[in-house]
Amino acid sequence: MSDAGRETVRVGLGARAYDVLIGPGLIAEAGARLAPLARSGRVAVITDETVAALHGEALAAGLAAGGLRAETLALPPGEATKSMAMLERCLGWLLDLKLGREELVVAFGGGVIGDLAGFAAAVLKRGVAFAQIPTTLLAQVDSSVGGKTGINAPQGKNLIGAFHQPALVLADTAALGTLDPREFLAGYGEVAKYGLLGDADFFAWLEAHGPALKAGDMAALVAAVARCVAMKAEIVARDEFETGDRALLNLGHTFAHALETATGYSRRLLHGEAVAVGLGLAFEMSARLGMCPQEAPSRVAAHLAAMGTKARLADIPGPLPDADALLALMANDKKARDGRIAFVLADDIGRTRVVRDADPAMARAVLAEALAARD
Ligand SMILES: NC(=O)c1ccc[n+]([C@@H]2O[C@H](COP(=O)([O-])OP(=O)(O)OC[C@H]3O[C@@H](n4cnc5c(N)ncnc54)[C@H](O)[C@@H]3O)[C@@H](O)[C@H]2O)c1
Ligand SMILES: O=C(O)C(=O)C[C@@H](O)[C@H](O)[C@H](O)COP(=O)(O)O
Ligand SMILES: [Zn+2]
Repeated sequence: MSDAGRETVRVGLGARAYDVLIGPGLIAEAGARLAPLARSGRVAVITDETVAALHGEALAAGLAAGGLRAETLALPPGEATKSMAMLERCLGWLLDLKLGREELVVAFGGGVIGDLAGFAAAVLKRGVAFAQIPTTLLAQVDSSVGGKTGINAPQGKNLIGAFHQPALVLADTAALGTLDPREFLAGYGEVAKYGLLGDADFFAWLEAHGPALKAGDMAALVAAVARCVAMKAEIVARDEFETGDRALLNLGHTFAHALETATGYSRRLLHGEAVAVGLGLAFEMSARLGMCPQEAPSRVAAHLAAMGTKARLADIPGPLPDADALLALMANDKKARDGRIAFVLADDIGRTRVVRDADPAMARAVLAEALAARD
């Protein structure tokens, strides 16, 4: 196994520390990499039908090459799969397999599969180990790392879940080659988030190298995934359970989750697209509050538009609730305390903080204006 052209990021969580391996060709090595974690020689792979069709054979061969036998459950693709019904299906399947605590669940797919399979692993027999093999840009830069697992509820996004860290993450960047361009650009919303939340130089790098990423330049992809994962690992290591700084990873998400709930967790708006829209709204709100210069939201909007991702309320097809109804959905956010919404706001590009006393009327005004611009 050669690690040339690859990066490894360690998530430093003491007894639960783990590596995130990033680079092309890791699916072919999955068996050798996972064997030390799967003592029985058997792994339970949870995936979706699209990923299974495109990459299932490669994973089966990779696992077999390392002496591992795979049982596989392929679920329907899409956000609707992060549901109670699908959780029940996963748990029933794992129980029927008689999966023991010394065995391993493998989440093979995007963030939907990672969040769902990770949650199933968290609650099965009060917790079995799991590994992430993320296959979308979004999952490689963000959702496969950090241990947030869960499902959506009609009341709000990710409202049912658990913290459960993976034992290993294998981010095979070559798998991104089959990604639909819309899904790639949605994942880019989370990539941009990392520059905006804490690394202005990385955001400037993205402005220069975004087109290369979009064109599939492997060295640029490995560099971008590694930078995002390193930032996330550093934040998670100091605040695993989001009592403080981890909330910075939620930049754009207070708006994004309300919009995802309002659009019914459907393909009208993908999570990463909602994040891109939310980034614009959070920066606009910050500028209106006098926290950051007006050039900052303009620069964010210009870059996301240049990349071609959905980044404005006007880009979301179909009807949306009014600003008051969106604000009511935002109040369900897990960061809220005593009924007050917590906002992640920006002092500038690359400098953000959690603000607990921002006037929600400003969020309402920003939303109302953006909604009016759709007409
Ligand atoms: N746990 C976390 O920290 C965290 C972080 C960010 C996002 N999330 C969650 O992640 C989810 C979104 O993840 P996502 O954007 O990966 O969506 P997804 O899992 O729905 O994947 C997007 C689509 O891409 C397809 N796909 C996956 N890999 C592919 C490949 N290599 N080639 C072709 N098609 C492929 C899937 O079948 C699916 O249709 C949301 O539910 C979001 O809340 C969680
Ligand atoms: O890992 C985190 O912490 C994040 O906030 C990453 C987000 O990109 C991700 O969408 C996460 O699932 C949101 O968490 P939530 O607690 O707001 O549901
Ligand atoms: Zn997110």
